[in-house]
Amino acid sequence: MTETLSHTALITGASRGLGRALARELARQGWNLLLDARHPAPLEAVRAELQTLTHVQTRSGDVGDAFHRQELLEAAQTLGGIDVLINNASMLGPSPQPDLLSFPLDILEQVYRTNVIAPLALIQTLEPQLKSNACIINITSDAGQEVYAGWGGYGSSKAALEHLSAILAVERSDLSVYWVDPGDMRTDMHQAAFPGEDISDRLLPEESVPGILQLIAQRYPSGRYLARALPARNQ
Ligand SMILES: NC(=O)C1=CN([C@@H]2O[C@H](COP(=O)(O)OP(=O)(O)OC[C@H]3O[C@@H](n4cnc5c(N)ncnc54)[C@H](OP(=O)(O)O)[C@@H]3O)[C@@H](O)[C@H]2O)C=CC1
Ligand SMILES: N[C@@H](C=O)C(=O)O
Repeated sequence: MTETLSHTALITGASRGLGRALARELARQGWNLLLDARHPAPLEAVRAELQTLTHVQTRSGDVGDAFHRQELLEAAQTLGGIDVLINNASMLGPSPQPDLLSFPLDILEQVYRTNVIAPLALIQTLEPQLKSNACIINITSDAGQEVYAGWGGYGSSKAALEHLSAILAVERSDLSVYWVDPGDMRTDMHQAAFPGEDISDRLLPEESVPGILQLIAQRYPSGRYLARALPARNQ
């Protein structure tokens, strides 16, 4: 059965951190949600929390897995299509992060599969279910632009995601394509990036949400944005 719902967002990696913060605010605003993450229990906890606010579907799986992406497509069909796709799920790689010359190449392939190939693959898979003037938001990082020693794996993957996003934006002017640096956030991934360090001075992911939702609401020109600096464009 196909339910006809007005506004639907698919957020990858929505069981914690920025993805969950975005899901919470979109749910509060009445958006219908399709959420994923690999581990079912924390994802189910998010669904249980938000189902009192809106319609929430979850699919647990790895964005790098083609079968899982097909499951997301089928769920999107039952929801009547997707208005906003937020490619948020990401892989840091080893913690601490190794220098490039000692970076295990099998793990580098996983990082690229998760951070570069999977977001594009999900856009390709979902294309038949993207509504007209749909919005694609690829979550990138300062590490995709700045050159930090020790960030060669994850950072170069985010640079690739940024360039891919920019080309998609010119190839598909009918879509709103945003690549967004959310800023440093106090999350599990950030703690893994700085193992053993006190990260309590970093802002919570909730601080990056209003800017991202402003992009969705205002439909600024496609481009790179800093979530916490919106409406300024960063390119
Ligand atoms: N935290 C920071 O300071 C910064 C983060 N970013 C970016 O922001 C985004 C969110 O990061 P953050 O909230 O910190 O990350 P977290 O590690 O807190 O959360 C990651 C989420 O993604 C899910 N996830 C991870 N891998 C996969 C996968 N292969 N398939 C599906 N789901 C997956 C996790 O659940 P599960 O483990 O169950 O799969 C979890 O729900 C990322 O794109 C990150 O690169 C950018 C700049 C700074
Ligand atoms: N900016 C980095 C800090 O943790 C990241 O992208 O994760």
